[in-house]
Amino acid sequence: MENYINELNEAQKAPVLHKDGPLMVIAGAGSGKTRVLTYRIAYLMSKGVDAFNILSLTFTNKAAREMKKRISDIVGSSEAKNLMMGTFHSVFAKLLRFDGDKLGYPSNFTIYDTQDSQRLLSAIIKEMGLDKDIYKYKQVQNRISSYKNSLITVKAYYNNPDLLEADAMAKKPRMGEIYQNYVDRCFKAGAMDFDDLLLRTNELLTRFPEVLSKYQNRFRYILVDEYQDTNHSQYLIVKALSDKFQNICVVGDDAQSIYSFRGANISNILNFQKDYDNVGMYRLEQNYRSTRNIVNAANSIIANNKNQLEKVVWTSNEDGPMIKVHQSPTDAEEGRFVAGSIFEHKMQEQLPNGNFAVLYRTNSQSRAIEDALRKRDIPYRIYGGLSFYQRKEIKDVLSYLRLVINPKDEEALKRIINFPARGIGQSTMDKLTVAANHYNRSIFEVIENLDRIDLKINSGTKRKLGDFVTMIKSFQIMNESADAFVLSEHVAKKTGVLLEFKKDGTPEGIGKMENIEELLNGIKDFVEGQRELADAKADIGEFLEDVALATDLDKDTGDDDRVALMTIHLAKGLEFPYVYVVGMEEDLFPSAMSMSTRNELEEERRLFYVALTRAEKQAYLTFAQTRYRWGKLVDAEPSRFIEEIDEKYIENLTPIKSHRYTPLIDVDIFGDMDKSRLRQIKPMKGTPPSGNSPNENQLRKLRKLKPELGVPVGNTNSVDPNLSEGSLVNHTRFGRGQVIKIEGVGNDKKAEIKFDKGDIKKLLLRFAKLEVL
Ligand SMILES: Nc1ncnc2c1ncn2[C@@H]1O[C@H](COP(=O)(O)OP(=O)(O)OP(=O)(O)O)[C@@H](O)[C@H]1O
Ligand SMILES: [Mg+2]
Repeated sequence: MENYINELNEAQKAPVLHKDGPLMVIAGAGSGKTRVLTYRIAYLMSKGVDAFNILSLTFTNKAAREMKKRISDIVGSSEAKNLMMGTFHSVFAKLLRFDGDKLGYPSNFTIYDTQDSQRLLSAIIKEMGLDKDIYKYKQVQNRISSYKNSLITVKAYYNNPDLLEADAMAKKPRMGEIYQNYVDRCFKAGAMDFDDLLLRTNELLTRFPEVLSKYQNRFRYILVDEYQDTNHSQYLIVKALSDKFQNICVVGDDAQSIYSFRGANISNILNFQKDYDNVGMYRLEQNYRSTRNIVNAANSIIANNKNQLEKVVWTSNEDGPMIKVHQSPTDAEEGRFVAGSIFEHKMQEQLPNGNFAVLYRTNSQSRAIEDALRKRDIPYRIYGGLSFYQRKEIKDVLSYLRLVINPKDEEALKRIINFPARGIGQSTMDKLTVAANHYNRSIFEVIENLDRIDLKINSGTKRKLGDFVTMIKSFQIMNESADAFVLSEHVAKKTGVLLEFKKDGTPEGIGKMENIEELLNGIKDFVEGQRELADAKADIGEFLEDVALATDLDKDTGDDDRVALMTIHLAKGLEFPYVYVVGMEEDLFPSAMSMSTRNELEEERRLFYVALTRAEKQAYLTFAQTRYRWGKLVDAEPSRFIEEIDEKYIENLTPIKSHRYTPLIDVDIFGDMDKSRLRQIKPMKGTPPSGNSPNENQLRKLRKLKPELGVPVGNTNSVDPNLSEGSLVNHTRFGRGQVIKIEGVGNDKKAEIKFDKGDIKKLLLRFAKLEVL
């Protein structure tokens, strides 16, 4: 078992074997920080530390699962099972289920996701009669979120003249009231939003010393990954919990701090040595993830930032190919280039889709990439954006289930009380809401007591409301004995939600029905998973918690092989052999919204550093000369970040001679092609956009005239027509060979060739550089 220690280099061993007490590992990307954390946990356990006494906080639940799996391999799964590992939110949600009652929350509290919070705020703004163009609910939500993450309660808000003045200046003098109403309504609904999970944990630990002491004694060893991105609220929790034993191990990289817009505070890293005594400080310098060209290019970028800790990152990996830069006339062409390039790599090197990731600055960029991948039949998965669980039909079913668990859940109730339609209109809902606010009760409770209040609701509607309550109660009774799957299936049918979409009959409706089936499948999996762990009934409440806190990466079961599409923010900590960073354009990346101060620009640069360092073997940077943004075609300039990379590590793929026809010819990216057609150019700032390359309209015309030109393919190979089974050929890289088989047509025509050197390879003819002998 001790062997696993030898899977570490000397610099990594030191923090893994560090004795008790605080320690911090600050190191660049890919140097093994996460590995150190994982192995340290295994090491602690092998030295007799009880898994129950270890708490590990990660950036995604997926990362936690992977770490747990590795630890299981080392120390055995029965022990590893008892480790508390997960994101801050998921770990502290569990803790609040136990002790939240001290703050007045039911143990079955609902977790409001961002959408729920925004809907509630929007309702409050409306009820208060405020101008929704001034009090924009998304902005209001952001502000409240940042207050909470800085531990500014409503009371603290009113005591802070700066905040009051800032909101008054921003013509939002009633922010405080909105904040108060929002907090009250969440509380009354037995709900916590994401920020509450941290804020209330802090409150619990400060107000109840016995609770603090309980968890201090339980979590004797605390380990935090991606420490550079913890916010103030998270920082305080970690500080409080580790205060007694001081066995705190944090790992991070200031150069990868990319969440300051959500309150992440890099000073948490910088102050660590002040916060604890006798801090063990460790540095890792060797990168194991990426080729030398990638590591060096990344170093050359981050060197442009002024505010950073001194750090060395080197690798003994091979040089690898250059960072490839590609320019397209339009975003659609950029998508086609990326899809084409992935296709070629897959064909030539027989790689699975999971080896590829396309990273972008904003979610909306995914569309062009998706279109192109679909045309090539390359399966992909988008992470982020509107998640599965936020789709309307899924949220409808989940809302019924949420009500079963917590009938006070106002957002759930409002969603489905009249879906499917049962004649309970908006005016009835308005009356119920007013009454609920007046009596300080939930809407559900008001409905339960309709007979006792005079609400001017006619008897027909009263009966319908009564039926609704009876239905939910019948589900609650069923929930006492049935497992989560049986209950959910019953709910989906009995409420009429499934039927509603079935009746609809449109492809859209059918799609929604299928999504609900998919949800039920998911619940079934969950039930079976729970059964393997314990005999206990798989509880729907637990499933709902998983769903509410699932980061998008968590749904990735790894079962199916797909290209990953995600924002750079989400890609933190991950690695892929091939990475395409798309939309490398000024105003997009760096984002136009983040260029007004040096700090903002430096954060964008760190984001770029994160993007590039996800790549193991090969990185592509692509940009378009024109792009559709907000429905308009705009000209774009190459990102300054491309220029910042040391030229030595860059190869420009944009062929100069055929500039005019760039969109029609994909450049060979395997170097088989005649190099004289390429010129190493560094993209110039201010290159006149699409100067002599065709715009979308011209392209469309061209395609009409000559349809085969419009297909985004590589160079049509001139030898192709002469090739037949038995032909003798010469390949620039593989040498002489004989064609044994030809299959496919058009762009997909492939030849199986037995080369004299002994290999048999299947090559895509339009890319293969073959000479017929
Ligand atoms: N000593 C080692 N020997 C072999 N492979 C290693 C070693 N250390 C780390 N690796 C591998 O290098 C890769 C990067 O490691 P890891 O993800 O732990 O780095 P990191 O510092 O956490 O990166 P990031 O900053 O991106 O989060 C992983 O694939 C890991 O398994
Ligand atoms: Mg890591």
